[in-house]
Amino acid sequence: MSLETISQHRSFGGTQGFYRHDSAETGTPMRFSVFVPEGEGPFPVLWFLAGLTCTEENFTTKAGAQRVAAELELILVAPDTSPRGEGVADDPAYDFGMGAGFYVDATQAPWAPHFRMRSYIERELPAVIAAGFPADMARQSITGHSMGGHGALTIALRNPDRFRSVSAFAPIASPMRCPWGEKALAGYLGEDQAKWRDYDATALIENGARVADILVDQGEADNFIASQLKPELLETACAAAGIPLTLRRQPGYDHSYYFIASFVEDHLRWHHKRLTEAA
Ligand SMILES: N[C@@H](CCC(=O)N[C@@H](CSC=O)C(=O)NCC(=O)O)C(=O)O
Repeated sequence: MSLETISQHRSFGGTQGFYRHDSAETGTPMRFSVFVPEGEGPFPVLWFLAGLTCTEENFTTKAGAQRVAAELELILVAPDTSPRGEGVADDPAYDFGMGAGFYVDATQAPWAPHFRMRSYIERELPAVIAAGFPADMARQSITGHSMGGHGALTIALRNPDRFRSVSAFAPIASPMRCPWGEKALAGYLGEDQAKWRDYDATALIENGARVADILVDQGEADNFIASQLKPELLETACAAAGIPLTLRRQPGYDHSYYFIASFVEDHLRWHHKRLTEAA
């Protein structure tokens, strides 16, 4: 497994790097970013999964998370949101195809050969991080935004032993019940909705998946809140399951990285507390 360094930048005493490797899961080169704090490590790892249209760069360059990650001695990992390149299927719409992998393993043509973002995030990239960075893989947490906030929820719910904590910024609560998700799940997985439930956070909770607690920030001025995100569906599922959900509705904030940058420190501190408590 060879890891290519695209660029490295000193940041708050640590190193912000951009990397590329050949992914066996997606069959394409994949890029990701890693912030490593100053020092020897090993450091706990916080994963950030980005939303529609994003690459590994959006969170890395816009969220301003490096200062607090340096202080708390956290590694930050931000993967790309889909396979890309010649020969990879795509769609002209922004919410499907490249930049919109939805963190699923596609089963349908023409997506199935490359769109394997679930296995990439759950299995392949963690091994790359463990081999190439001073990461304490026994201490991992996950967060994300919108499509990626939902990805973080589903991956944490399916892997409760891997992640100490999960949070999200303006996540899609239930892709089975919103236009972005209906389109993506039908396209990647086919029309049988029973197969969608493994990729729907509220359905996973209804089916018995559990995490210790969840932090969600949601802007009240977010254009997507009523049509796509529907935080009330997550609220209802968590209440019924007895999962403590801290859902903070933030007045005046929209769906952008200005919103994420405003609350990212809270999320890093929330995860750090859980990553440093005795297991
Ligand atoms: N272009 C689209 C909106 C795309 C958008 O808002 N993408 C968000 C994530 S949305 C959910 O997954 C994003 O993070 N964009 C990148 C950024 O840096 O802001 C439209 O026209 O509606």
